[in-house]
Amino acid sequence: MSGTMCNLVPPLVPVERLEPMQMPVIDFGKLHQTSKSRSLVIREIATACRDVGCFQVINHGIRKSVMKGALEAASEFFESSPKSKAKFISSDITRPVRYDCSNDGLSKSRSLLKHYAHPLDEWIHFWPQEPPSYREKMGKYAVEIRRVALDILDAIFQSLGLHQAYIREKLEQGMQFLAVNSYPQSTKPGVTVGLAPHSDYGFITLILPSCPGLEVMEHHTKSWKTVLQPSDALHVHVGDHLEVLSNGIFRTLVHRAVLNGETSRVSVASIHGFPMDEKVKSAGELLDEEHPRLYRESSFKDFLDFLLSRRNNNESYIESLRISTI
Ligand SMILES: O=C(O)CCC(=O)C(=O)O
Ligand SMILES: [Fe+2]
Repeated sequence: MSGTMCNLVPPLVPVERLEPMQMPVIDFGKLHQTSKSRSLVIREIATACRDVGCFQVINHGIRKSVMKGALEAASEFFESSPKSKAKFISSDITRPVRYDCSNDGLSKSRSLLKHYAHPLDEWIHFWPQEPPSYREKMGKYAVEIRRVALDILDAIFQSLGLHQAYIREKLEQGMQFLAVNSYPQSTKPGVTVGLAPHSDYGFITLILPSCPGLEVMEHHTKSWKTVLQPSDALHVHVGDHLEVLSNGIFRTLVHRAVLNGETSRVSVASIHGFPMDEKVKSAGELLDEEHPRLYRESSFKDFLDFLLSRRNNNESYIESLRISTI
């Protein structure tokens, strides 16, 4: 009897053996071929954003040497002397360039170098100079990843039938951050979370990792899946402000990073949004009597204020923006 009972208990799946996410792969080269292939790619991107919340992009045109350069610059920064990193140390989240190796809140076992990246001329002088190639390598990557991000956003907004010129203009002036992350090699058996579950504030985030470690929460099962990413592909996911702008057609993707048992890991996340004070609101074109506004408007500045005022409250930013419809 007890044996039968035991068989009814679902087997515990070790966390490190999570299933991989079934990831849509977008061939970006086709976005600029014919208008027919462009329409198909736009539809694929929209379906991925709606159903999965993330996808991978191949043939994006960023040279391998530029991607490799960004990862090298990241690793070498974290390996540089404590003295050269010390001048960037700050837990003040409003600083445009900061290095934070405190492990609390979101960061469980991660060091973070975060810096603004657009307009590059305005910010690059504040970036690290150690390693000496940091600015050149990361700067090249920042410019190229932004071009891909803006093309993806154009496609997403086109799929929603939104007024392109206004959005394009706001994006041209918009924020770009690079979150350069470093995770140690895991020394414990089982899974150690490096970066706790969260969603990103912007429209989209593009991630370049040195090895696996990113996990995403699947929308329909609410279960964690691993992200398997070929080295020349970019991972893209939906952020909070795209959920707001699309009035919930696309939903922000909860994700986390876990430590790797074989090696330390670095990743470069590029986050894209409107300018600091520009409010993002659900697009008027998507609203009618049957589709009322579901989110309050907010800017990046509001997001920072939210984080600063959030002490001891687990509510996420997107939850704080949702308008109750009952
Ligand atoms: O390291 C990763 O793959 C995820 C990084 C991330 O989620 C972030 O920087 O917001
Ligand atoms: Fe993130």
